[in-house]
Amino acid sequence: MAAEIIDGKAVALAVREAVAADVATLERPPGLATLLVGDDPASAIYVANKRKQCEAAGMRDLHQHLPGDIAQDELAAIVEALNADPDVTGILLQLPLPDHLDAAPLIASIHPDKDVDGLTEVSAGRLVLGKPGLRPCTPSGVIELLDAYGVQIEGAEAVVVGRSDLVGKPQAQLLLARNATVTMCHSRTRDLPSVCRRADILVAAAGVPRLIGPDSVKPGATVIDVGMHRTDEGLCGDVDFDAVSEVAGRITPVPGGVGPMTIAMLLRNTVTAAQLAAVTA
Ligand SMILES: Nc1nc(=O)c2c([nH]1)NC[C@@H]1CN(c3ccc(C(=O)N[C@@H](CCC(=O)O)C(=O)O)cc3)C=[N+]21
Repeated sequence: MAAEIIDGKAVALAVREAVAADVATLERPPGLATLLVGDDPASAIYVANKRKQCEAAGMRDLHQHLPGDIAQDELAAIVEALNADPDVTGILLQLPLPDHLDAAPLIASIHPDKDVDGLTEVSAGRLVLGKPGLRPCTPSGVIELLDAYGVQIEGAEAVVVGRSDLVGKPQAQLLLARNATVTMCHSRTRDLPSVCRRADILVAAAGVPRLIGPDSVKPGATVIDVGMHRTDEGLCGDVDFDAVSEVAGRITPVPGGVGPMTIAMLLRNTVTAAQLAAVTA
């Protein structure tokens, strides 16, 4: 029997509607500062979508498009100014940056309560320690999808393939916080398919096109595909969708799965950042 398709577009729309309703209750609409450096075409499209959805949710769009040859210290000064500006609720530095820039110290300099990407050291520490804070958008979008489809996380065997700071590591922590039994796999994992076959919830975030085939999936499992690759035949993920659909119980498509959730959770985080700011004010 073919798997149920998890509709990320529909869940993302519902999240954005809930965010808009929350924004309407706030005294002042949150402001989201998106920083786009240079002219990478994919980044330009993502940032345009973020800005459009930010405004649609009733928030203030505080975008800055910066020249591709901006110096590291100039960009650092812009982040510092946004940190200090009470009109700025959230700061998003779109990645990747041009090669001459070092992203790590710039991300580290974002005020933790404005870190709507959830990528700073403080945000990572708050997640690990179970303290309130801003969680990375893509892995929290995955949790939202699981909840939207009634997938039981508590007690489930969850396998995360990929250990990036952006997705794999925070994904494992978020699943652990919900009382899943979490296994992390990576490029050195011995016999990846046999570990993946343990999973009730399999999150593929390795960045390898169609890495996960039907031999890696337990019948009935929920398969979440975080990968996104542009190939000659169009977009594909880390999961061989057609073949895995015949085995899985539920599966996310690419596009239309996790991708739309990433932006929706950015907006959700911006409201959370407004609430964090209100607590510390
Ligand atoms: N600071 C920072 N934060 C990010 O969150 C961040 C980033 N930098 N750099 C790039 C990646 C990538 N990313 C995506 C967002 C939305 C879709 C998305 O909406 N995808 C749609 C459309 C896909 C398409 O047609 O291109 C889908 O999967 O259905 C995908 C990918 C956010 N990123």
